[in-house]
Amino acid sequence: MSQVEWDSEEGKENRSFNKAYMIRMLAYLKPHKKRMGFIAVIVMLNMLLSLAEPVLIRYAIDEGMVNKNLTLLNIIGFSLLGIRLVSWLFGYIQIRYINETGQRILFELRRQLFDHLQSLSFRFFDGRPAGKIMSRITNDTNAIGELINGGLITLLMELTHLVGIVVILLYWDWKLALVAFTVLPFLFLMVSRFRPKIESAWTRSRQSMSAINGNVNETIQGIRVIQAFSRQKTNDEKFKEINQKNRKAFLKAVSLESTVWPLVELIGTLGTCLVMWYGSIRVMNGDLSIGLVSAFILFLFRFWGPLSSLSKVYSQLLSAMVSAERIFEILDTEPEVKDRAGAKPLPQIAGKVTFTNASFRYGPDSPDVLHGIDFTVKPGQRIALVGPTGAGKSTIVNLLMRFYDPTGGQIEIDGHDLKHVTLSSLRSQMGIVLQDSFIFSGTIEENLLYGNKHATKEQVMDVIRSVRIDRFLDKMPDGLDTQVEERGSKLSVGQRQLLAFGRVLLADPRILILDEATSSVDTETEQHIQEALQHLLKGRTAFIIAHRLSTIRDADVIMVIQNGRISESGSHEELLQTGGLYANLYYNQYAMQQSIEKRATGA
Ligand SMILES: Nc1ncnc2c1ncn2[C@@H]1O[C@H](COP(=O)(O)OP(=O)(O)OP(=O)(O)O)[C@@H](O)[C@H]1O
Repeated sequence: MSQVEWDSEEGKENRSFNKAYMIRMLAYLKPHKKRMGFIAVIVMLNMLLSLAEPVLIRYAIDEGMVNKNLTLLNIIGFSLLGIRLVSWLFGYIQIRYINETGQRILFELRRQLFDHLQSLSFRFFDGRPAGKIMSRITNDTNAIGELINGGLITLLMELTHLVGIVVILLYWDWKLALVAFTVLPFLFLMVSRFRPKIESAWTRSRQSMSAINGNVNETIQGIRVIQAFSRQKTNDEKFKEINQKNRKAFLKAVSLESTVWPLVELIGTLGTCLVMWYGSIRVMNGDLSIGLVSAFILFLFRFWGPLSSLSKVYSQLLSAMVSAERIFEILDTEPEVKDRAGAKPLPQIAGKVTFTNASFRYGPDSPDVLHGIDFTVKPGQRIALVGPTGAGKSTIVNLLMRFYDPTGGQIEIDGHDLKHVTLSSLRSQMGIVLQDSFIFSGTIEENLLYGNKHATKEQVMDVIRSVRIDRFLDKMPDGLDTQVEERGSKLSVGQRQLLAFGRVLLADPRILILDEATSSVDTETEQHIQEALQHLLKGRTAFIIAHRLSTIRDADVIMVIQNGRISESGSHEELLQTGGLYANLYYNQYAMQQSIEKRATGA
């Protein structure tokens, strides 16, 4: 599905009943068959009890009151009381059990979604706003939960109730029953005209809620930039617009509902009046008893309610259908990068990397960002990738990590084509440190152990010393147990980067990728990291992307990437001799550095 489809959910406003989705949703009930069976029995018993009430009242009037039979009236009175007590108990059991089942299903659905989301490829997230994905996990699963918790019970109870009432009324007096049912066509007309409108309004309300989520999420993520640019006012306006959309859609839905349902009840009351009028004539003619007509009317009061509840359940069902579609869309999205059939675990690697005529584009319709990339890296070599912004350096390492598969050519590690090895065996031997390191909420120690939870205290302390985490750790009141908030917001960018360094070194990867990894630490710390790397990188392959060329001078091979192609390749000295782009960039940076230093020393 394209981003456009994901964003524009307009087409889903007038969803109709979809049998395939219904079957798929019902499949979630399967593991709870026994529970559902038990609930169904309780619902049926409750329905029978409820039907018994008007029947008892009929006898109370016709036999008890008319014949002045006080004993019978006492028995019926106590029976009515007993019925209420038992149905209260049944109601309690029913609500408890259905909610328990509903929650179990929701739990499973959310678990599946979360699990699946984590397996989806980068391309899925590239084009989808995080807030909207979140909305699917929360709002849409809730819509399904509401259907199970409220809708299914109503459906079962009211449907059996209606059938029970129709059977009894027709059995008692079919002519009177038909008089009552004359209003039914008007009811159906009314409901079928308004239901799609109500449904659309609710869908719009949910869509705008999802837009609100997306907007709030983006605002929180970008709060620094927002405040730095003083964009609050403009953002307020934008938020006001979507907030208003939500309010309007909600009010529209509520106002339609509050217009339609009283009208439904009015038409129902008309039916009851007709029965009262025709029933009274027949009572006066001695054709029917007062008890029967009274019980008839009591039944009718119980008839119109379930009818409107049922149409509400239908609306609920259609909403759940839209939500189910969105949820199944995610669940049905296959991760683009995944273990192929017959994929084998990558054995312990030495670290030889070969790109053969590799090309890549981010979208099926976008242009190639890498063209015919060819190179071989020997185990233990240190490769630097340099070049202008947007040239394709990060894309090369993304392919090496198999975050994406190349669209042409192939990539091998120690002669194993990456497409034929399992993802976990590949990634467990690779480590990556990015410029903007993601730190998770938890303690500093938990973050360090992220890629290797079995590391010993000694290993942790070693890494802490080698990447100079100790320099800031000593100042933290709780040391390793210091809690860093979400995204490590309590730490400086450089501290986060050092932590990311420690994390990856503890995971002990065979191939290390540093994508602008030292750009946010001071030169002294960088010096320490470089020293630590000398030792740590022995026997491991490293890819280093850096704009600060002084940091990659002693790389074994420097590859210059330009417009998705390798334009130059060689050692620092070789490239300087060639006098190409690298030499240009290097001398420019060197000259700039010199002039900064001169200015700093006042020379
Ligand atoms: N997720 C993405 N979806 C679509 N296009 C992308 C994506 N990521 C990168 N690109 C495009 O691919 C090209 C190469 O990007 P890449 O990030 O590899 O460049 P880079 O050399 O690492 O740049 P920089 O030095 O700025 O990090 C750019 O034109 C960029 O616009």
